[in-house]
Amino acid sequence: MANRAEELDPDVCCIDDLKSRASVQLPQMYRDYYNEGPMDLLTLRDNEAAFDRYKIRPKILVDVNYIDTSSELFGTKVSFPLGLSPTAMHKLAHPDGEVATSRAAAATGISMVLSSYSTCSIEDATAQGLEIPYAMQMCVLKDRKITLHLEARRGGCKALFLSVDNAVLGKRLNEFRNKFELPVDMTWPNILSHSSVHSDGVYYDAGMNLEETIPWLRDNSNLQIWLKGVNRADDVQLAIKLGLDGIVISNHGGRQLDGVPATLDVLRECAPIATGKVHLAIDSGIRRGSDISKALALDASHCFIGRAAVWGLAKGVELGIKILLQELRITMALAGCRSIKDIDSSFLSVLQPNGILAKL
Ligand SMILES: Cc1cc2nc3c(=O)[nH]c(=O)nc-3n(C[C@H](O)[C@H](O)[C@H](O)COP(=O)(O)O)c2cc1C
Ligand SMILES: CCCCCCC(=O)C(=O)O
Repeated sequence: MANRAEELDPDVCCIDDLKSRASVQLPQMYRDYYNEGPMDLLTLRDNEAAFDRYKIRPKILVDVNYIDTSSELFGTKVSFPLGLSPTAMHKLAHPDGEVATSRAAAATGISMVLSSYSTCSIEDATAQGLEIPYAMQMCVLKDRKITLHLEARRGGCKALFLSVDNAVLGKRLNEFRNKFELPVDMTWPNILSHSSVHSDGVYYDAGMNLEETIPWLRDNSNLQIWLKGVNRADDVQLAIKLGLDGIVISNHGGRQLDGVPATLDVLRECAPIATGKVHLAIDSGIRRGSDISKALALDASHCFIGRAAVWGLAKGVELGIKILLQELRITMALAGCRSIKDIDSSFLSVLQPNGILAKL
């Protein structure tokens, strides 16, 4: 059958299978670090549940013999509008670390954002993919020289993603309970080549403010600057005022402040302000190709995955990405969308608490 032509692994048919595989393979301390979040995990669960509240309204009798999922990010073509969010320390899950993840992004033609806390150098990771768009996530660290050092080693990246939701780390109970610690030989080559893991300078600058930081970054970089971790309409307006190139609506996958709303709901609120003024992307809770289509219908131009890629390190990151692409293609065919630009808000309704479907 046409939809089944692209054979996947029968043991891992969806991202949930990938999660199960990774979860039995990883030591509990790292499994819980990846899978969980802070306090009661309210936001983590709501991120996923929000995708279920939005319902797809298929258009009938559209010729879907040919489906084009291609899109672009930072002016570079990608096979579909998905990228890898920055996630720290891939070597905890696989000895090849970010080089393995990057290889999978390159093989499938999608974008990748590297974490400041990557366990491979930016240069080694980006050497895997000459044609895909890379970006580097950065936190403003207490020692601005280390922050700049990180930027300087950008290795062909097209953008900087400034994380703005981590003045401190969220209270993750699993890390206390499991007495989380890093292997003694773990390094962060992109921030620590001239500093020690024990130096206070490598931790976040909780006093950072955008009015001062963005001009400082512009003076020191000619890359696009995106904000990652925006959750309010007034902060979207501030980002536009400061001339940011893009925004990622993100709550860090429900790993920082527990109790913030699902990113899909925040996207719905913020998209009317952002559209046409600043690029708008989303992450947190994406587990299926249909989730991607819902975010696009709410006016995101790009989606990112965090945990799904990390789970892939146990069984195959490429497999995880292919699963999402296959599901997006099937969703588009069944919904009557021939290309990414066909996906708009007319394809979604939202299920209200009274059980009635409402148009957006
Ligand atoms: C294990 C792990 C490590 C992460 N490390 C970082 C990081 O170093 N910098 C950052 O900005 N976000 C980090 N994030 C957040 C991701 O970039 C992303 O926002 C989140 O994972 C998206 O949600 P999802 O996991 O539900 O897809 C991390 C997430 C996970 C799961
Ligand atoms: C001091 C190392 C901190 C790495 C934090 C990575 C991250 O953002 C996460 O969500 O975990």
